[in-house]
Amino acid sequence: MILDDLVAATKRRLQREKTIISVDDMKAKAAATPTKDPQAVYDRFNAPGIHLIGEVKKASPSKGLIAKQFPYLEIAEDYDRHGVSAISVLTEPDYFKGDIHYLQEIAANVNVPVLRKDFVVDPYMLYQAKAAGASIVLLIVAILSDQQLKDYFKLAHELGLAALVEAHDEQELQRAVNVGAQLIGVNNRDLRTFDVSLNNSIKLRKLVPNKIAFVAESGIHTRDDVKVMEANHMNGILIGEALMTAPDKAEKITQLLGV
Ligand SMILES: O=P(O)(O)OC[C@@H](O)[C@@H](O)c1c[nH]c2ccccc12
Repeated sequence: MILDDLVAATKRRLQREKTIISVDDMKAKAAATPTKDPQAVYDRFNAPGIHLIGEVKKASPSKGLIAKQFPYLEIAEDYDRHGVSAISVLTEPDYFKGDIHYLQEIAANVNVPVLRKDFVVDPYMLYQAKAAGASIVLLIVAILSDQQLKDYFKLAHELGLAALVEAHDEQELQRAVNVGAQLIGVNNRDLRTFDVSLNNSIKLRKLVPNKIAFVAESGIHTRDDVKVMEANHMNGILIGEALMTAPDKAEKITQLLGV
């Protein structure tokens, strides 16, 4: 199963990374980075309207290479100038061709909050995220125990990072709510099978009180898709492929948001 492979690869990568920058040194780097206010992120998504998270993603296990040309900083700056509410940056190197340094550069150059999109399985990754200038981290319920979810959620807030807690089904959603998530993402793509259905986020949105911000993730391509998401009370939409493959990002964002 791909998720197991991703987790295994991430753990191997962390072992290497910790020999380059020790846990204590990474903690110190994080502590030396200005602390942000997670509530500001939550408020942003709770403001009226639908908020777009534009994703910077070179490749994925389901689509292979998405962007042959990958001027990540230009792409992020383009998103930033044209009305995204946050920018998601893939930092997973083996399957998504991401890099934490992309995030670092992007975070230093845009105004909107930046999300670290990775497979968080170790607190070290939260210190790294903070040190790189992220404002939000993704916590994927499917790869965490309840204890880990609780610990990482708490640590994220202690570091000033908001948490986007990702669920895929009803049971995972319940675990996200139980931990106290204020920003929940529901992936329309099943990370086990890669099947995509917009109905997944629509169905699960109904089970979460409207005061908890809810982001529909994956498989959103057109203005009509966005209208359906709006009609179903999504606070946010996370879009990668449709933006990464659009030659004119500004035009695509304008189209998607209908502005
Ligand atoms: O490219 P898409 O279909 O617009 O999807 C973006 C985003 O939702 C997807 O990249 C994603 C959602 N959850 C994830 C977890 C890990 C890696 C990637 C993801």
